Amino acid sequence: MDFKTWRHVFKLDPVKEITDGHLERICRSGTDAILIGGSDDVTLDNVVYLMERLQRYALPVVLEVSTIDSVAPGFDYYFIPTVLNSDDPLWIKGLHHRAIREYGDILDWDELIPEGYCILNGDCKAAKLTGAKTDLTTNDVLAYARLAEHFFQLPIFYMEYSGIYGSIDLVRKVKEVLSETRLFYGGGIDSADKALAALDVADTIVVGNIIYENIEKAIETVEAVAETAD
Ligand SMILES: CC(C)=CCC/C(C)=C/CC/C(C)=C/CC/C(C)=C/CC/C(C)=C/CC/C(C)=C/CC/C(C)=C/COP(=O)(O)OP(=O)(O)O
Ligand SMILES: O=P(O)(O)OC[C@@H](O)CO
Ligand SMILES: [Mg+2]
Repeated sequence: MDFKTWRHVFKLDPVKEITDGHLERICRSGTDAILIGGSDDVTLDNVVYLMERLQRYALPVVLEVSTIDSVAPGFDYYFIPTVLNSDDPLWIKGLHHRAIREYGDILDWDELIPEGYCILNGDCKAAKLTGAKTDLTTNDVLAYARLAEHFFQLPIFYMEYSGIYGSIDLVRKVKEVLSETRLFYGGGIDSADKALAALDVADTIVVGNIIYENIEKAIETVEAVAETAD
């Protein structure tokens, strides 16, 4: 159940509808884990509804926390984003401070996994919400990765291209400067080829939107990854 071994993860958005049949295919696909997360309209009700539907499947389920009001107990892990390329302290440590001030005495710290986000698609909702500076040079991104590993000692550095397929060359360069911190890549993976190319340079790939657009293509991404393990 160690997230450090995960290679392929599906990200389900609690705001989007998914049929029981599609959910079953996702959960029985051989993916390593399910991440529940989204950047707007996430509520306690839609998180709990999705979580309950996932309980029958034997795979790790993680809540990627985007608002404190939508946190439900019972997840295997809670991934906590901190947006390194936002200049607004709210999204770097402000909401986190508020949450810890409120719940610090009862938190199980082993379940909380901080993620250093570097948002690279300026048009995605998460970029707009957090005011992320996405007009970055290669050196900027490498510096965020080094900051994550050597300064903040974050277990995950997440290159977030949500909605578009990013620069695999840049992901490769980031991977070369990380050693302890796991590199997550997410954005625009909608085929076996894109999954394999991204996994070739990242530790873990995250597949989201295509689940809702073309379930066959979504399943192909995990089948391709499974074949590389044979
Ligand atoms: C009941 C119980 C167990 C209580 C304890 C509570 C608990 C576990 C507290 C944790 C402590 C803690 C430190 C919490 C932090 C709280 C918090 C709100 C942090 C802020 C997180 C953050 C920076 C959010 C910004 C948005 C973001 C980066 C979201 C990540 C997910 C993401 C990018 C999804 C993609 O969204 P999507 O909707 O698909 O967007 P696109 O359309 O653009 O693709
Ligand atoms: O939805 P897509 O573009 O697959 O991106 C996955 C994930 O990184 C979104 O947070
Ligand atoms: Mg999305």
